[in-house]
Amino acid sequence: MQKKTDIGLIGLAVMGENLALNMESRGWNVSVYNRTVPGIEEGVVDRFVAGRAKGKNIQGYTEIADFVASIKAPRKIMMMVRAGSPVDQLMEQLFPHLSTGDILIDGGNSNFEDTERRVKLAESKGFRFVGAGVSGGEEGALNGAAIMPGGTKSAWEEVKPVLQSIAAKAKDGMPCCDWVGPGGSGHFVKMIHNGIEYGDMQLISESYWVLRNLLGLSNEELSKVFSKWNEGRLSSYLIEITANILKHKDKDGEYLIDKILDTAGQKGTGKWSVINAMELGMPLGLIASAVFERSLSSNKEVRVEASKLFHEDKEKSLYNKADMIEDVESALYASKLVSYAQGFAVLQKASDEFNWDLNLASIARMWREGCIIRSVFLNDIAAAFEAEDKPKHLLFAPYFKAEIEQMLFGWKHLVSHALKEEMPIPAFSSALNYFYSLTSSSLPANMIQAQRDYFGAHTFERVDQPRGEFFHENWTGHGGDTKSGTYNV
Ligand SMILES: NC(=O)C1=CN([C@@H]2O[C@H](COP(=O)(O)OP(=O)(O)OC[C@H]3O[C@@H](n4cnc5c(N)ncnc54)[C@H](OP(=O)(O)O)[C@@H]3O)[C@@H](O)[C@H]2O)C=CC1
Ligand SMILES: O=C(CO)[C@H](O)[C@H](O)COP(=O)(O)O
Repeated sequence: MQKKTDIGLIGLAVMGENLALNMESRGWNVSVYNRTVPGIEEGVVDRFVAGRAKGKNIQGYTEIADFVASIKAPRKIMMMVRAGSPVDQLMEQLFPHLSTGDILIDGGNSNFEDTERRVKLAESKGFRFVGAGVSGGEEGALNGAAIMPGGTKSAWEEVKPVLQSIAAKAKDGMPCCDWVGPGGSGHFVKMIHNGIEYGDMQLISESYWVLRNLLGLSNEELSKVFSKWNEGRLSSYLIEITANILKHKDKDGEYLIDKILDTAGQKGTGKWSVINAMELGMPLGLIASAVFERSLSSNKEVRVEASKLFHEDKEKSLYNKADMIEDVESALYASKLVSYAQGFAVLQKASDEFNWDLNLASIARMWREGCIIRSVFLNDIAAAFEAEDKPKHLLFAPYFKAEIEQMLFGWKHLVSHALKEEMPIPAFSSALNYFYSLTSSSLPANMIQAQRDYFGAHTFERVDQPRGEFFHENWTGHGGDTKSGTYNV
């Protein structure tokens, strides 16, 4: 009879395998399970147990009943499988073998609404459910990830020792894992993390493209620029790997980046971020432009055709190298700031709407290490949200206000030069437009209101009357007095 293990892990793909090894390396005994699909998916558990897990305190199972029985009660079982219906299927398979109080942890990139539903379902059966967003890719899973758990609160004290032990540690020693809130809040926070990841990646790509095409920098020179940026205020994992990618050579000695097809994939979390921001009535324009740009990039055939129809060969202006590099750095930093401000504002709105009581400073702290968007800049964000006078908007925090003021000149310059040269910079320009709109006490929305009222009697508020009073004008002289209902969705 084998000793009961501390935790079970289901799903031995890239994330699951590495998380199991990470748990074991922190002193936990782990049971692992992967499904067997005859003729398609066989021998996954055996290969892992005889390979990377050999000699370690990891027990492999191919029968779900044996797997569940091998874990100490109340059981902690982490699922690291493809998001969507596989999680529901697995839960149905697990339920008959669980005991009251057992805890299921979903570490995949599940949609937060699915998690809300699963928390209720598991609780209705006497079990507990934690939706824990995990970020850090393969390396983070093995050496320390950022983990964002939410769901059944009573499960936290029991899963905390394991989850915090496998989480990355910030420079001040804090684990990048803390309780987020009830229901699907952990997966909502992970979703916004991924949306921000999309935004950061798009901004970095635009920086690379502008420097490559307007200044003609070589891959080696570009790599040096990114390495230098990584020593300053932009220091982050994504900037660091960009510097490495740019100098990476293929087997034939050529730069690999030049051989990668320019069509970006996406697995859904960026799109969900935008859909949910829209549902909450919140602007998330930078991430939306990053999602749409991935979609446009994937339509390569149309782009190739359009490029032949519309682009003429023309002379490019000459730019001062040092100045333009500095402008791109300003645009990148300021736009990134806008993206985080938008993302955190969506988190705050979701927190209010769903009664999650999210702690924005704690979320920023959790993202400082382990995850894909880790950066030094998250310390400044945490500090801004922790200030006694908590800012209404991240850009109102005195530190960031001063930063934006310093960056604005270069940011504007870069956007205008790049657009003049017909360089696509959707994220840089979206951020700048957002900044201009945000900082405009007057916008042309009066015209939109007038048009809505003109054609559909949708009513408007007036500058010379108290807020909340709605008026309708008989614009044509032959319209009626009947108004459309005044509501916003
Ligand atoms: N890769 C990454 O960098 C990150 C991934 N994630 C998330 O972690 C989860 C795992 O990701 P990853 O390791 O990349 O692998 P995948 O997303 O490719 O998921 C593969 C795993 O899911 C299992 N699976 C698929 N369908 C079913 C099913 N119907 N029933 C049971 N198991 C099933 C697979 O089993 P089988 O081997 O039998 O096919 C395999 O173990 C996903 O939700 C992903 O979004 C989170 C952070 C980072
Ligand atoms: O969760 C992650 C990191 O935090 C994944 O790497 C992310 O899902 C990748 O997303 P996409 O495939 O949509 O670019």
